[in-house]
Amino acid sequence: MTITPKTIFTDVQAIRKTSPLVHNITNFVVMNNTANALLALGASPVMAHAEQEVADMTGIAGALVINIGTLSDPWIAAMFLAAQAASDKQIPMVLDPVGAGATAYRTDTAKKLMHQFKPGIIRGNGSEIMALGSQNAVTKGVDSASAADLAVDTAKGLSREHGSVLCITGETDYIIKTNDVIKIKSGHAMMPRVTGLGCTASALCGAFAAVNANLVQATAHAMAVMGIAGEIAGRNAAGPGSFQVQFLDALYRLSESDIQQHFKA
Ligand SMILES: Nc1ncnc2c1ncn2[C@@H]1O[C@H](COP(=O)(O)OP(=O)(O)OP(=O)(O)O)[C@@H](O)[C@H]1O
Ligand SMILES: Cc1ncsc1CCO
Ligand SMILES: [Mg+2]
Repeated sequence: MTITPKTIFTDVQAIRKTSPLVHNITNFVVMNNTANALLALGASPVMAHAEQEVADMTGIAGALVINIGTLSDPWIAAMFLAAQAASDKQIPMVLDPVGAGATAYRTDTAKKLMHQFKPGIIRGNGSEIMALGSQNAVTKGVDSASAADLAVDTAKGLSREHGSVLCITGETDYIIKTNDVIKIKSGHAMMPRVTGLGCTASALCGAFAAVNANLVQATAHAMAVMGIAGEIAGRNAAGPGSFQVQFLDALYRLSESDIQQHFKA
């Protein structure tokens, strides 16, 4: 699979043109950041988690993003209902197993969603992805305790077992389908100092999956755009506060020449 500035920008233009609805069941911490990132990119976000409406909402969406960041039993029930609707209607689903490996509740919930629904895309940091495999990885709350490269073999196994595209983020991002690995090296060291940029990465996977049925390419494009917007934001940011604002502006303004300048595979 070849990822080029041209393939990346083609999907960005498709998102800007069609503004796909992305249904997010996500956490309290990042709802606002991820909705703003999707809007800045050109997609149309909705956050909805009531059991009474999630199946209907997923049914009209271009993609479903399930993020277990602040889970509780009623939310988990809603996640299963939405995932079933996505599965029935062949709507692409992204799973973000936030904090898997930190508590059994998170690890078990993420594993059940993965085993039952085989999400098109699963994105997490190194220790979250390791926790989805057989390793007893430990996650430091929601922050990774392991480098992304340590999770590559686990991700290959999970992809072979479930058919999902696995995405491990960190300084280098790895996009994995069975035994094939794409690396994306664009990014900025300030990114892990802003809460929820991993959640934003997963939400952007939803937007790209809504316009590109090739989920390997969609995931790689989403990670490239994250990294490129991060590099542009990092140029002028004084710290994590202004970085967040600059990141949204960079997503909104992203041009083909920005991509050519900053894309590092
Ligand atoms: N050291 C780094 N240098 C460059 N980019 C990074 C670095 N660490 C993370 N990133 C980028 O930050 C984004 C979020 O990835 P990260 O692995 O931090 O997610 P996460 O741990 O799930 O975050 P969160 O839980 O806060 O949502 C990705 O786009 C990734 O490429
Ligand atoms: C900090 C935090 N805690 C639960 S979810 C979340 C957002 C980053 O994953
Ligand atoms: Mg995360």
